[in-house]
Amino acid sequence: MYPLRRNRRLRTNESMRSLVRETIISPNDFIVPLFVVEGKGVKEEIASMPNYYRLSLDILQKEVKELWKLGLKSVLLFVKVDDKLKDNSGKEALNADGLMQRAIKTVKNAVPEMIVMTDVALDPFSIYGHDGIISEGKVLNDDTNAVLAEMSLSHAMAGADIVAPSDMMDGRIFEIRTLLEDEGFCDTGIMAYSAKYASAFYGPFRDALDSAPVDAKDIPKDKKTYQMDYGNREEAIREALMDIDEGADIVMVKPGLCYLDIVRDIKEVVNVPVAVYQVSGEYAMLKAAAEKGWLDHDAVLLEQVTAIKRAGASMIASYFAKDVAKLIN
Ligand SMILES: NCc1[nH]cc(CCC(=O)O)c1CC(=O)O
Ligand SMILES: [Mg+2]
Repeated sequence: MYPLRRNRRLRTNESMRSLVRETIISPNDFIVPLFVVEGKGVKEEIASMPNYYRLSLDILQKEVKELWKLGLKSVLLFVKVDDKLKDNSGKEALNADGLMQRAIKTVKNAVPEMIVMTDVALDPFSIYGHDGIISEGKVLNDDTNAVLAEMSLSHAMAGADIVAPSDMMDGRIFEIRTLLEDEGFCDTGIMAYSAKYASAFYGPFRDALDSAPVDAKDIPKDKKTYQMDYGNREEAIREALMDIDEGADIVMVKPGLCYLDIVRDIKEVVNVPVAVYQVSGEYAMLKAAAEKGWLDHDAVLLEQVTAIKRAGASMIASYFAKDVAKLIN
């Protein structure tokens, strides 16, 4: 009872506050998403993601060395695929000498201790901009899984530490785990995008990879038949538990800020690490507001990533990873 209890006593100064602070952010918490393109000396800024770039392999090599010096120890690779290589089967995704496979090797050669995670989904390879194979207006679940498993194997063979299926097909974790085990890749981990919502916050990412669903006859206009409905909570828990049963090492919630209730719900029922993806639209919102002088970029950023960790995230995939590492180092 007041005045015996005065909560302000533990807030009197920064030393006192740091003594009782429950959630502390470190570079160890972050996964750095990286966009890779063909070419030499390429560092193209993404229009809707200020200060974020598509990198060719030579620049990627320099970038990961810099990340490592900042204490950032894991990257998540995405590739922007040439239109000529796109089809409806994901054939290029299995190319042992494809851009992703070369990017994996580039990172591992530059910084062998860097954890290399890879995006596993068909959208960057799809002429239709969908995460699966399309037939008669539908995204085929099981046919897609077979390609995702082969794609994961190809990434593992190139040296990936963790494959990260972002597609939301049912049963793909089981198919991927089974193939990896059969082929001797028992140490390759799986980070499952388990509760991935059909979100409007992915817009800038689709600009970065030119991977938005195309507007054409008999092609689904959006990803709502596989990504989750944002009105749903219990379904997210079911998705996470199923992925763990199927062999996921880490489960992910995506996007971040609007979904922290889901992060907490999942955290309370699972016994594997929970990852959160602070997505491209979240990045764009803060950059835009800061550019206008309406928000204090660094202060808002630290508040946001701390909130994500406080909600239950063991790790955060974030385009702000480098900004955060520089701020707290
Ligand atoms: N498999 C696609 C994929 N993997 C990661 C993202 C979004 C990441 C972001 O917005 O930062 C997406 C976009 C989508 O589902 O359309
Ligand atoms: Mg699922």
